[in-house]
Amino acid sequence: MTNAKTPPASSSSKQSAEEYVEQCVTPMQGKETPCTPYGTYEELVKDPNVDVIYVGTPHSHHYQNCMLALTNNKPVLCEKAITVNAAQATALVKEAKQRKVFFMEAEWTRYFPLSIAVRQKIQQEQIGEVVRMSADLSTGEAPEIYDTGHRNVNKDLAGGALLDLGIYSLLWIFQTVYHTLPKNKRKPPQVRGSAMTPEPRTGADESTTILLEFPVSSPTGSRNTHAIATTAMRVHFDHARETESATPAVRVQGDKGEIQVFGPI
Ligand SMILES: NC(=O)C1=CN([C@@H]2O[C@H](COP(=O)(O)OP(=O)(O)OC[C@H]3O[C@@H](n4cnc5c(N)ncnc54)[C@H](OP(=O)(O)O)[C@@H]3O)[C@@H](O)[C@H]2O)C=CC1
Ligand SMILES: O=C1OC[C@@H](O)[C@H](O)[C@H]1O
Repeated sequence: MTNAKTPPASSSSKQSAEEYVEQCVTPMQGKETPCTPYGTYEELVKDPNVDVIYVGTPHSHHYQNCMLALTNNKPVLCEKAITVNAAQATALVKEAKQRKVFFMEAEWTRYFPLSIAVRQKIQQEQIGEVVRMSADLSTGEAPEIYDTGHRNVNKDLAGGALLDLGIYSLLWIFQTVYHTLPKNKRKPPQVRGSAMTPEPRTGADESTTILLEFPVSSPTGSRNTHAIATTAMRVHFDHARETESATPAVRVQGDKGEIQVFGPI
């Protein structure tokens, strides 16, 4: 990106902001483009030279960080998972709309050329009507590799597989069977079932499975669609991928064909 400078902030201390500037920003943009190390987020959002805020904190803090920026009329790009529940996300969207301020979740995989190509193939009816689909992002890293304070397993930081990884599985489901429909035809899914395995030490989910039923199928809406989102730490989306035949991480099954996407998604 040209003509952009990065004024950072630190939730913990001015010192860590200074270290960030020294180690990450100055080597990239040079000393001639100075970068202000702020000690608090409040100072950052009050700076009239700051054009946009990127929120990259643990999930537990997204709501408060985004609300602070939005109420100071700063556009926000927030890391996934945007919030820890729907009520928080709704409140942020309402705030952004009222103020006419840009607000977006940084769900990068939605913008991959692959994602765009898959959505187009469905819309062009290349696999017919989507009847069923599944999507999995599972890392095969046992949760015990993390200290119990780590954001991946710490419930106070909204840790767990669903918010960290499962949102990618859900993104694949929504972008293929929901966002491929025209806005006026989209109907939210019903959760028909779910299962969760708690991480033994912290109770955060180490494995989550969700069964969704979309009342309107894509692309023509002639039936319903079943969708299964899975995510797990202890097992992998494709253990045999390097040695044997690969297993698709995403299957979109239409009545005339199937699209398979190989992970990680
Ligand atoms: N899109 C993608 O591919 C990826 C997205 N992510 C997302 O980015 C976000 C951050 O993840 P990650 O960088 O691994 O997180 P970290 O645990 O590294 O935390 C990031 C920053 O948040 C602040 N922070 C950490 N812990 C706390 C706390 N307990 N209370 C308040 N602030 C805290 C710290 O800032 P400071 O030092 O200033 O105090 C820290 O540098 C998450 O939403 C995650 O899901 C993560 C990896 C990849
Ligand atoms: O978004 C992510 O992608 C990569 C993972 O390793 C990380 O935990 C997650 O936050």
